[in-house]
Amino acid sequence: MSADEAALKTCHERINLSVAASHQAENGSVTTVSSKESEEATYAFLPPIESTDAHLHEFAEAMRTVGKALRQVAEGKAAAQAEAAEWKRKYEAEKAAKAHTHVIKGCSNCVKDKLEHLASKLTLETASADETGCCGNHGICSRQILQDQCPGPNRKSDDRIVGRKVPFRLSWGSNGDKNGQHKHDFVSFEKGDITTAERSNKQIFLKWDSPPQTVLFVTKPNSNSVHALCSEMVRWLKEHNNINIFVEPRVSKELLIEDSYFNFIQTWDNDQEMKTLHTKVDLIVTLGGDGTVLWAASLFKGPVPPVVAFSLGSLGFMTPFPSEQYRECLGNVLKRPFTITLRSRLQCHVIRDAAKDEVETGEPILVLNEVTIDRGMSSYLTYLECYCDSSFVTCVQGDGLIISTTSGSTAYSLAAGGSMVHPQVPGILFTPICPHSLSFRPLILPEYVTLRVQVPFNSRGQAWASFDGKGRIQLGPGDALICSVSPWPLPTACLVDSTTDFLRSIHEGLHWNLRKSQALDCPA
Ligand SMILES: NC(=O)c1ccc[n+]([C@@H]2O[C@H](COP(=O)([O-])OP(=O)(O)OC[C@H]3O[C@@H](n4cnc5c(N)ncnc54)[C@H](O)[C@@H]3O)[C@@H](O)[C@H]2O)c1
Ligand SMILES: Nc1ncnc2c1ncn2[C@@H]1O[C@H](COP(=O)(O)OP(=O)(O)OP(=O)(O)O)[C@@H](O)[C@H]1O
Repeated sequence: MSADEAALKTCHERINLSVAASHQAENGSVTTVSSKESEEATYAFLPPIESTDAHLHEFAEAMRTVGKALRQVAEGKAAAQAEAAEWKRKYEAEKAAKAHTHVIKGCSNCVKDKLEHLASKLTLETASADETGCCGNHGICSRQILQDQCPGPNRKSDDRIVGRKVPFRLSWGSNGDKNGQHKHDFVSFEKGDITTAERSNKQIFLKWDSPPQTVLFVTKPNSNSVHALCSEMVRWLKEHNNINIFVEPRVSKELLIEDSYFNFIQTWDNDQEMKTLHTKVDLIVTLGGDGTVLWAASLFKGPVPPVVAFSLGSLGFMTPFPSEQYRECLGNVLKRPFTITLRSRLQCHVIRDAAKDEVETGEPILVLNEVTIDRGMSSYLTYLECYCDSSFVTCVQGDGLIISTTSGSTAYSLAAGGSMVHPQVPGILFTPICPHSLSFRPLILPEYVTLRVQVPFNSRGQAWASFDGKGRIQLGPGDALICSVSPWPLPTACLVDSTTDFLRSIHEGLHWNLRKSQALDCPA
């Protein structure tokens, strides 16, 4: 072996070491320093080549280029990870600051109750009421929500209108599984067994502790049939069940113009009053299509009372109740336990580049279907950098991105090629819109992650975010959108149960997998 060949062999070995170092860096354990060092080492081990052989020179040059490229990749990756970690830190700080403000503003009992309410959602088990009328440690009790309405000098005068909403209990149903298997702990340290029996095959039942007293109507505007049905249902609920009725300010005006009989109905005058509505309303009735359910959900920035959605639209994925049978349906829901689907919502924050160093104080925007980031009027591809917690996910180059709940999986995300997901599956859908790449398949991520979508500074165009198809917001270079699952789901009453209703919707609404059956006769 000549001297030059030996030098090149050493150089090759160093390059291999450099590759290994940069792979480590990619795994997050090594910073850019190591790759820089390895690149410098690569140069150090590339002795000046005296041979005049042009191939050897070429090879040495190629090795130097490889070393340099590896360094750039590792540096870029580490910078992105550091930036993502910084965003996450800021987001957590913002959340903590908000929680702190809440503690100062609210009464401490309320905050504690809210935390207990959240914790209780994690330990769902069929439980009977204890002596005090609470559901005990194993149910999901509505009392924690009731105590949002804490006493104090600043309570709204509108508390006079109706009493407190009635308590209810939520419990797991187990589809007739009576063998007690569902009582297993999720992880048993004593026996070392890991079981998922606790989590599967469950329906959630809602049982009123006493009959509901207050119903809020949310109705599709500009529809004579919806208006007529609303006034008929309000009369029926008042006369047969002595129910207090809330309607939106617009509907209140319409009903009062129609007949002074409706003097008893209540409404709200401003956002502040709207914010306390969840403490007074036992049940929400929606009259319209899916858009009306989305609208009803958007009225509540925190807890939402259970929704009974009557179908008066064309598709009605989330509206299982037939409006012609409203007496029977409402009668059942008011008097008997019923199954509900807890539809998760996403809370979204827009963080402007200009406000990067400040703690964001704006209210989150809650969506039931999805948040979409698209190219708006721009004719350029969107260019979006996406992170999941502190990990880089991908860059979206195309028409945009849909971050969807599982309820929204049958809406825009489906049209963009995303999978249909049962609304009780805990996940977040990550669906590109017309990606300019052959391999960008949609993803489903676990519900506990925080997603960040950032418009990079070198993006050619602006991006636009919209929330359940409404409220478009422009995102400029450096701006980011942060999304995570909200602790406040939308509970919707089921006509049969969560799965039956979902399958009925995809069969009847979308004609899913409809195909003529093959004839029996066939070639031998
Ligand atoms: N290409 C598309 O499919 C497309 C484009 C824009 C918006 N959308 C959807 O429209 C929603 C807004 O609905 P809208 O009623 O206010 O607007 P809209 O009146 O334009 O109706 C959109 C259609 O989507 C259906 N829809 C809404 N939510 C659904 C769900 N969860 N599952 C199945 N179908 C659903 C509605 O029934 C309606 O037929 C957005 O959240 C978005 O998901 C879809
Ligand atoms: N109470 C409300 N106030 C204001 N806007 C509403 C209200 N309810 C519904 N909308 C809006 O009206 C539009 C149509 O409503 P919806 O989707 O319920 O009816 P639809 O279009 O007839 O039903 P489908 O979508 O099933 O065909 C939606 O964009 C929705 O946001």
